[in-house]
Parts: sequence; structure tokens; C-alpha cells
Amino acid sequence: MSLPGLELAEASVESQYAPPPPTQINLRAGSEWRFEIAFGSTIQVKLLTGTAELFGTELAQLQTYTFSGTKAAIYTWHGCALEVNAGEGVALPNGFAPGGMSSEGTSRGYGAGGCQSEYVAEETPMVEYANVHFALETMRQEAQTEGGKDGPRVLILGPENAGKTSLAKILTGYATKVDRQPIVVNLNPTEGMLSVPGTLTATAFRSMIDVEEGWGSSPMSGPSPVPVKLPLVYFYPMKSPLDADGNVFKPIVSKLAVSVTARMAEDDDAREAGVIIDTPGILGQGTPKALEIIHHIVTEFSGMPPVNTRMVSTILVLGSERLYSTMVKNYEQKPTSSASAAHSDERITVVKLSKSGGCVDRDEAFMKSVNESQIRSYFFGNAMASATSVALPSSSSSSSSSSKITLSPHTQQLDFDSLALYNYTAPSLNEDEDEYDPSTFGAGDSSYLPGGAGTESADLSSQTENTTQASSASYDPSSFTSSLTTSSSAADTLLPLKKYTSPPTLAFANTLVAITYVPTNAPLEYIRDSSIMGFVYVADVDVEKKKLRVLAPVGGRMPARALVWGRKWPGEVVGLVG
Ligand SMILES: Nc1ncnc2c1ncn2[C@@H]1O[C@H](COP(=O)(O)OP(=O)(O)OP(=O)(O)O)[C@@H](O)[C@H]1O
Repeated sequence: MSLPGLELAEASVESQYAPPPPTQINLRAGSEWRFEIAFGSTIQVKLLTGTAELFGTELAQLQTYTFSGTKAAIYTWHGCALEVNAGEGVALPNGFAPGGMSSEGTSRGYGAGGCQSEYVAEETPMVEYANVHFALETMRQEAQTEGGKDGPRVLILGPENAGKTSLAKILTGYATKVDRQPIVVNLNPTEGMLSVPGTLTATAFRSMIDVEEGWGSSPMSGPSPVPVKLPLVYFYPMKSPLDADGNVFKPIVSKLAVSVTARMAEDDDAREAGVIIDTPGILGQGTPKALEIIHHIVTEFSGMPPVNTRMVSTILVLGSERLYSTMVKNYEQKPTSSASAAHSDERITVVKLSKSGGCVDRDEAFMKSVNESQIRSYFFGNAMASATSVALPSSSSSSSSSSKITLSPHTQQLDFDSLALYNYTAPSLNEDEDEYDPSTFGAGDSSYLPGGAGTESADLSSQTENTTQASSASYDPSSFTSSLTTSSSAADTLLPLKKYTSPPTLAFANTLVAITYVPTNAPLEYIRDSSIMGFVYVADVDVEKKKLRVLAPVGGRMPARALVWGRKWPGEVVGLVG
């Protein structure tokens, strides 16, 4: 419409939000394009010519990759040209992008494609990281040729945002590229790997990592175009490994270590490729408590460790001289306890690595968005628009990428009184509230006596990689094999885990509940140590009728198993179900 007299056209709403034009970025050999795109916006990146990789995973030429809520870098060894386009805004059910930003373009920045920040960096530590990969490859080749020898067991340590997870991805990406099948262990509860936050996981990586989704996702239902990686999952509903004085974290690490060792013992490919362990930044602070936990990880990662032996063969320290020197003092050239150590005299090596200048600090709001998006994709898949399907069934997906997976979670009503819910009550490190009274836990509570039924059935050795769909039979209680033989031990008395016996409250709304593999009345330590079948999300609480409306990744009856409430962590996630 023309404005009378001035002959000026009124700017249309569309032109106010006109996407920036495509940008071509030419990268010289050995440089990388670093970018930050907010939640609520997307960019599309295409490799036009040359070769490029994102944290060790190669990009295919002319394929469109879509990124949202990502801070990352695309690196090239030999030079390349990229095309960057603005993607569509991501509409979410409540009209807000995770973290509270409006999805209507306010999260767009002024960089190429609407990036909040983007630039080319010529200096990167990629040569150092590639050298680590080649050194690990040499150890793998030795493991292959000298029968019975284990491949490298790598522990990555460093302060927060030092690039530990990125390095783990790079080393995993390079290993899978040369047909290795490393086991990747995530000991960082603040961010999930192929699972929700608050989980400690181990996954055998046999195929490449998803470029768009970080580690990728592990759909419980629905078809997947790429092989699905099924992690072995333990629930650790606390933010720091130091919470509860390490009394919850350490035993779970031991359980994971047993599973990993068992897998390595029976699978030659896994034994040769070895293990890559990512850790939380708080351990990088090098406090006495953190060092105690590091020592536990180093020693425990060998199924049945003899006293004072070590499983980890290589410690990589990123971005902290102080931690590096402590690690050298404590572990350099100390013998490992690996099966092969006896005849090869294997010793621990500590390596210092540079932190990439691209590592960005992620503030609390961004991490909240990352966590919400991990939980959302657990239930709805990784096509962001699919999150609208519960609230707005008619909305169509705007996703253009073929690797997007849309899942169909189910909602159901549960009787609160029929559930065996447990809750960790230890205060977290930076919390005043103290519900933790050791005298009230475990001892003398007959409901914690063994139920005589099964214990956990999932272990890494039964983990499979499936090209169609992860079986919904993961909810099948008939898969329990062994029986509990011990009674509640003294360890229960130290464990800040308590059966929830009060009436339901609104605090349950918008939180996650983990379904363990153990019976409803299993001893507390069995509940802590059980791997997890899956999670449900509490959408609604009817306090009067004592009902919970929950969202589950697959349909069917809720299994009669002990449930653990993720009240404190991952905590409340609002707006998953409209
Ligand atoms: N070279 C790079 N260019 C751009 N961004 C990067 C680069 N390396 C890492 N990042 C980003 O910096 C952030 C921190 O990196 P990363 O998650 O690897 O650190 P971390 O040490 O594992 O952190 P935490 O202690 O929280 O686990 C991430 O968002 C990551 O994608």
C-alpha cells in the first residue's frame, strides 16, 4: 500500500524479517569457521567444495545441514567453501524458544545466516588433537596384533567449557572413520549423551556421529535413517559428582566400569578400540574431593579392580596446567591394571593439550535450553517442530533435513499410590535446603528388604545397534534374569535415597521420572545401581484424585519397577506438553 503524498510503500512484515542473503565462506587449509546460532533460529550450512568436518565428523558435499541452538566450528584440513543460509525460526508450542526467547526472530543475530557470532579462525589445536588420535591408533593396532592386549582407555579432564566433550567427539569421529568401535562413556550429568541430562552413559559407537545433533539421539520409537546407538543408561539426578559426598556418583561409575569391562572382554572390536571417557568440568577444579573422584574413575575402570591398580591408560588434560601437574604427580608412568598389563608392563601416560580458542562459555540460560532440548528430543525426536504435535496436532514439520526423526510419545494416567517412587534427598553443593538426615535412611525399613525378583538386566554387552527401531520391549519386565540374594546392606544407611511416601504434590509436575530395572521394593543400593529402562515426563498432577498424567516414549502399561524422581536434576522442564 502506498502512503498518500509520499509515494512510499509501507514495509511489509515479511520484509522487516527478510532473511539475510546466502553467504559463501572460503576456508583455507587448517582453519575453521566458528559459529553460534541461538535457540529459536536455524541456519543451513552446505559444503560446496573441498572437505570439512564438524568436531571430527565429515560433512557430505552439497548436503544441507541445519543447526539451531549450537556453538560449534567447521574445520577443514585441505580448504573448502561453505554456503550459509538463514533457516526458518523454530516455532515451539508455547510460542517461545527454549530459554524463553521469542521464536519470531528476536534470537537472530547479524552474522551470516542470522548467526549471533561467526568468524574464521586460523589458529586451532586440531593438529595436536589429530596427533592424539594417531597415538591412540598405534595403541589400537598393538591391541590388534598382540592378542589379549587392551586398546587405549582415555580419560579426558579439564575445567568447564575447556572443550572436553568436543575433543571426545573428535576422537570418536576419527576412530569410527577408520572403522573402530570405541566405547564412549559420559560421566557428565549436566549434559546427556544420547540421553537426557542427569544420566551417566556408555555407548559403543560403530557408526558416525550425527553432525547436526551433537552426539545424536537415541529414539525409543519410530524409524531412523541412520543406525541408532543405544546407550547403557544410569540415572544420576544430581548436577555435580560431588553431591551426596560422591556416595551416589562413585558406585554408579563402578557399575558402568563393570559393564564396559565386560563388553571389552567379549567383543574384540570394542577391546581393540578402547574407551573414551568424558568428565564434568567440576572435576577439573582439582579440589581434594574432585581428585578423590578422579582417582575412583581411574582405578574403577577395570571390572574387579585389585586394590591400588589402574585401568585408565591415557589421561588427557585440557586447559589447566595445575591439573596437568597434579595428574602427572599422581599417575604418570604408574602401571595400569588392564588385563594386558601383566605381560606388557603398560603404564599410564598423562598428556597436556591446548584448549581451543573457540571454546565458549555457555551461560545458565543457554545450558537450560540445551537441557530442555535434549529432553524434548528424547520424547518427540529431533525434528523441532514435532514438539508441537501434542499441543497442535495439525502443525506440519518445517524440517528439511532427512535425518530428522519425529517420535510419537503416549500420554497416560497413573494412580500415584500404585507407584514405587524414590527420591534423592542429599542437598546439592550450592543449596541451603537440607533434607538429608542420614539417620532416617534405609536402616530398619522393612519395605527395602529384597523382593526376591530380578535385578537389572541391561548391560553394555546386550547393547545393540539397530537400523530400524529400538524395541519397545525395553519395557518388558520378563527380561529380568538374575535374582537378588543379598539384603539391605550397611551402605543403604549412607545413601540419601528415600521412598516417597507422602501424597503427591504439584512439585511432580513437569519433572522426569526414571524407570529402573529393579522391583518396587528392592534395596536402596540396587535402585541406585540399576540401569534405566526409560523415562516418563509428568505433565500434570491431580493432587486431589492422586493421579499423574505422564508422557512416555512408548505406549503400554507402566512397568511395576522402582521409579526414581529427577526432582532436583534435571528438575522442572516447562511446556513439553501443551
Ligand atoms: N573450536 C571451537 N569453535 C567453536 N566452538 C567450540 C569449539 N570448541 C568447542 N566449542 C564449543 O564450546 C562449548 C564448550 O565446549 P565443550 O562442551 O566441548 O566443553 P566441555 O569442557 O566439555 O564443557 P563442560 O565442562 O561444560 O562439559 C560448546 O558449546 C562447544 O560446542
